[in-house]
Amino acid sequence: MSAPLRIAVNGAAGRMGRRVVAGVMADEGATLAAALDSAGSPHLGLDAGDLAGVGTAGVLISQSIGAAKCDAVIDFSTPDGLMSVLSSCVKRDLPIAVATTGLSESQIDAVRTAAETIPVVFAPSFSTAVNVAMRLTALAAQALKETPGGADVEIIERHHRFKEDAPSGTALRFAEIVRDVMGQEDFAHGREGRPGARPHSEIGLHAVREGDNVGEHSILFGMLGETLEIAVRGRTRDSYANGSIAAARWAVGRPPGMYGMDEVLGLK
Ligand SMILES: NC(=O)C1=CN([C@@H]2O[C@H](COP(=O)(O)OP(=O)(O)OC[C@H]3O[C@@H](n4cnc5c(N)ncnc54)[C@H](OP(=O)(O)O)[C@@H]3O)[C@@H](O)[C@H]2O)C=CC1
Ligand SMILES: O=C(O)C1=N[C@H](C(=O)O)C[C@H](O)C1
Repeated sequence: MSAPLRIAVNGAAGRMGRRVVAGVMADEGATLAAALDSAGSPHLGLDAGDLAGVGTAGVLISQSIGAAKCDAVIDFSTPDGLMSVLSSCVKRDLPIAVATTGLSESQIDAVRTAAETIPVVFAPSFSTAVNVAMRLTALAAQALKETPGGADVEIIERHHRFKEDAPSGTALRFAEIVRDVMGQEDFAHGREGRPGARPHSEIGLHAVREGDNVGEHSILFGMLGETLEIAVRGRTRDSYANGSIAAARWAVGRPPGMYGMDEVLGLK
């Protein structure tokens, strides 16, 4: 039997980080190597497993990865948190699964640069269902590209009230997938006033924030007479957490590069 995979979690005190800590502790083939959070976190010094509600891990929440013995990093933090752990990964030659969304163009460039020297799995959603829905969306876009009368694409995402970025990284990825096939020029973020008749040349994006919703996405292809809707609904955060652990495991030993969840899941 091979040695357990030593995983460091960045953003370990957050909503997702706690579920990743729980997932690693429940995984017989993995062990928690480090649990990192922000310099100002009130959780620094607490046991990561106790904080996640799954029993003592023997790993305290700390500010940096330091010299912790580690095989891979999983990041569910903030754009700044990602930038900081990314440079540690490059220095230490560690693969990373990047989950954080809401990155600026320059931060995405920094991820691409890191991927020149380490394996990076970069996915706005580590959920299996979402990644399968992405393939279905590409198929639908191709099939409806030339449909008589045209197809209007609208993307609706629903998330919890605490989410800081909008639209979700996943909704943006769905929009890019459609645009790359159908060629729309604009993304319309919500509508108000009197925007006039809807042109086919835009994709509508709508961000709903409500309660504790862990994430839902609907992609509508509206035609004259019928609508195709592809919908995917998360029920717990564990779908994302478990996907990120699978991605970290998959990344270990790969050559440097920018990989996606479709490669991890064998969808590509
Ligand atoms: N790709 C995917 O499958 C998914 C991606 N996400 C994304 O993951 C990210 C985190 O989501 P969520 O867990 O809900 O958010 P939370 O706000 O609950 O957690 C983020 C954590 O990161 C910490 N943090 C802030 N700054 C740093 C830093 N410099 N270094 C290390 N840690 C830091 C925060 O600490 P503090 O509170 O002290 O600031 C907090 O504990 C979001 O971008 C979200 O969109 C979420 C779910 C699925
Ligand atoms: O913040 C969240 O919760 C989520 N964020 C990701 C995104 O922005 O796409 C993925 C998931 O939908 C949950």
